[in-house]
Amino acid sequence: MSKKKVLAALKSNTETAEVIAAVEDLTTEGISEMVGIQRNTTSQYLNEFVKEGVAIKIKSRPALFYHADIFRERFFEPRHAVYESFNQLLEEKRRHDTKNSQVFSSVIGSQSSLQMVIDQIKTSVYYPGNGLPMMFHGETGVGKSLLARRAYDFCAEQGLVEQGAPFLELNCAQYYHNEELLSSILFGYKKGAFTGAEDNQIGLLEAANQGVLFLDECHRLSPESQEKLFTFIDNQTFSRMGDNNKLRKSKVRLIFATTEDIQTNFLRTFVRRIPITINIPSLQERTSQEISEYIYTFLIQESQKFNKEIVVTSWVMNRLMSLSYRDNVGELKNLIKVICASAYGKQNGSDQVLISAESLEEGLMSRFLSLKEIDNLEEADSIISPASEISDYIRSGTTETLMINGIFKVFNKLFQQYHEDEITDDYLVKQLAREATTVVEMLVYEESGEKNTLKLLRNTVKELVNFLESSFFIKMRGNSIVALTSYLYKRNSFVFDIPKFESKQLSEIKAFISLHMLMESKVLNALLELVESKLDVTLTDSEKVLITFYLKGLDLEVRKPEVRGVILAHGFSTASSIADVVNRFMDEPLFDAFDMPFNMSLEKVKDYMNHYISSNDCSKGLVVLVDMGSLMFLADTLEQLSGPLLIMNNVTTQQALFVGELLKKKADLELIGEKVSKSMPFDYKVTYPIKEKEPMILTVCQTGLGAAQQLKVFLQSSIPEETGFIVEAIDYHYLKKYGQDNSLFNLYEVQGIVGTADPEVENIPYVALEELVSGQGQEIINQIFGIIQDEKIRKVINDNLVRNLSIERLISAITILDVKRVISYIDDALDSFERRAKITLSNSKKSILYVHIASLVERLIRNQEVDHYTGETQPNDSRLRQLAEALVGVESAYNIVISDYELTYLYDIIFDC
Ligand SMILES: Nc1ncnc2c1ncn2[C@@H]1O[C@H](COP(=O)(O)OP(=O)(O)OP(=O)(O)O)[C@@H](O)[C@H]1O
Repeated sequence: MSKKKVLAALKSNTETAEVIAAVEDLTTEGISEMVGIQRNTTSQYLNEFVKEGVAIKIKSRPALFYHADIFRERFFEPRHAVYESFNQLLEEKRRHDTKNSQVFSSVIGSQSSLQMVIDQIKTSVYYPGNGLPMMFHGETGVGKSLLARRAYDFCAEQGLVEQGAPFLELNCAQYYHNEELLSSILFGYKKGAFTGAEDNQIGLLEAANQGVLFLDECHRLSPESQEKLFTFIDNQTFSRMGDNNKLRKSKVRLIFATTEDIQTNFLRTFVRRIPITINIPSLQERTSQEISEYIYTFLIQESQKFNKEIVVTSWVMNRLMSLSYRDNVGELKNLIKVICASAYGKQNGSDQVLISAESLEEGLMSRFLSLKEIDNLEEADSIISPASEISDYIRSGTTETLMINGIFKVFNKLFQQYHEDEITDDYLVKQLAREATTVVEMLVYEESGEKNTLKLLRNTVKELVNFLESSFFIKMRGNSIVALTSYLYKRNSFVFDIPKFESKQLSEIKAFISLHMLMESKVLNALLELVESKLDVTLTDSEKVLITFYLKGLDLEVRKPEVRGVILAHGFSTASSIADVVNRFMDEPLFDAFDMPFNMSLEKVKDYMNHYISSNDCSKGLVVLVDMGSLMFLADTLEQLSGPLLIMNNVTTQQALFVGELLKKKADLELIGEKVSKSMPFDYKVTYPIKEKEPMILTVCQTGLGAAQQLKVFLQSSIPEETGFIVEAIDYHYLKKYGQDNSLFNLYEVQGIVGTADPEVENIPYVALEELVSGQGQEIINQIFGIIQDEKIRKVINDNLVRNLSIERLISAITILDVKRVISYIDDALDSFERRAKITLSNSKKSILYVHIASLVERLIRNQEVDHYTGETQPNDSRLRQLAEALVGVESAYNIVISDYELTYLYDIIFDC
């Protein structure tokens, strides 16, 4: 009882402590007095709490105690349970606070387009040991040098290098024509190493010891210098020129920068040593908000220089915003300097510097005039004074940002309640799904004016969603497409800042999702994969959480193949309202609705229904209730029908309720028609599919739908149209789980599955993609295209496949990897294996291995490891070891670990087990 009192006091005192400070309330004395329990007993309890992890202790004099959870919540995550001094705790706090460091805040774009860049920098410098060498890649003037300097400042601020540690910079291009000089500057030299080397001289590598060395334009490094540098990266040793026998050591963090293509301008061995390439976007890729931030920042700097107000007319400002800057930020900055300097020179005596069309130099004027049509961004002149701040010009904290921040807070709160068992998982899912739906849909309504890019984006998303609906057998509400599009558009235009979950919490939420919302997360991953490949949008993990809950709110629901109902009626929402009433009343989603505009043509209605049938499983039957007799024509025109169809006209709510009731009872369609028309005056018609099922090949890919879709394109272009074969891509995991239990198998005669992994569908032959390029093609073609009688056509298919499926094309179809790069690593690995195992692999075997290893690398990068082995062989140990050794290069190049399962799998391929 008294222990509880001490705990309660500790908790409330930690809650009320204003800041982390040595206050009486947190000492044994203070707490003992507060709860009226002897000092000794209080001290004993407090120390027990520390052992149990409930409290943290600071061994100051007197000792202080905090309630651990409250401390964590209010201040930061403490790394220890006991601190030797108050200073130790404060030091940790300082480090924590500076994690959200100010160093990058002056870098424009740090909260938007450079956010990822800055995250990457932080990740590299924090890497245990001495950080990871990083390579900035980007056009001239994008800010590489600035970021290198900031990376150093960050290291110093975070205590990763000492205050005052060296930051040295070398522009390798300056010494391009004098390799020897460059090398001597970098590594130093020994007296007499070359003519003119009169003394021993240390190089930059030594001079930068304990600090940072930034090598700009590093593509100008000679191959020898690159070799010396990669030895240095490997073991921190190097030797001065002319002093090769003496190895020297230095501890330097290396930052490289280049404007050139990394794969083609460096030794491969060198590039491998630099695991982090940081791509810095060009000015053209930044948002207009960011560009205006640059402009105003540079104008403020100029105004401070002259100590005068600068007035920029809207005509000039709009053009500054719209010009294209080949040399990026650097050019923009210079241009502003030049414009200001020239205006200042002309108007020296006045209080203000006016920048207008008249004040521009002639050369500039023609550049400005070349922009004839531009959107009017600014309407009024801008006045910039030395005391101006960027926030005077740039809005921040948009409504969208506030909304998004709000929902992240709700997530945090509800998950905390969940962990404390205050709410159930069901309640959590429901609440968060509702919140996520509200926020994502609110973003739509915030949209003003329809932009073309948005329209385009929406069409693409719509296409992707249609594709997903038929691949996963789900249904997404129409407005979800609008909402998702708007979200993707706005997040990519940096309309709102996207908060992030803290990493521990993120992994907890992800674990929760994989347990409770697997379906939604699968659909989202598939959608994103397609979105990424088509639209170049990449969501953060935290956003994925938000959108997964949004999808949950949509109630995607996998529909079992039951008889389905559709209501077709003219009017803004007639069909939807009837369907809504019936579905609610029957407590089951029996009817889908299609609200048709009054002027909709019969042809369009037919298209809609055909699409509906192809994306929903209607094999058990379909009931269509229409509002006009003329629509009864549908009965004879729906092409893809796979089950019986009942059409009734003059739909009313009452009729739909009656039909719904019978559907619920699983009544036969003929019976439904008969019964309903007996008691109500409606026409009805039942038809049955007459079409023969067309043959189909399915494509699958373990790494995702995008790859399967690519494969589909390849196959489709290899199969002559007259064969009537249809190729369809389908989600691998879905197929593996549901097998033949989906509508494609009802609608088509599936002849075979081609892909990168066998989904094991009973009675359907599977062909591994690698086999198609292995030279044993004809045999396989005969197997899956057996129904084609004409041998010549089968041969054409084989020839087409051989022509279309080159290894490069295959790899680029099934992976995101850089094809040339992955092939060269695989080349090395196979060579090395042949040498070690003293065997020669046949060409066909090699082609199988190229494709297999490439998709293996991709799977591992995406963390989709195969974790069980179903083969029966016991591989020869030494060969397996040789194989593992041969693959080390691939592992280190892609930072992956190839498991024993995967190795055994490869072994089976090599030795035909
Ligand atoms: N994000 C930014 N915020 C503020 N200033 C920037 C930013 N990016 C670049 N600048 C400024 O633009 C100018 C050019 O940047 P910087 O020299 O870093 O580019 P760079 O990529 O190293 O160019 P180069 O390839 O020519 O060496 C510098 O004056 C820099 O301070």
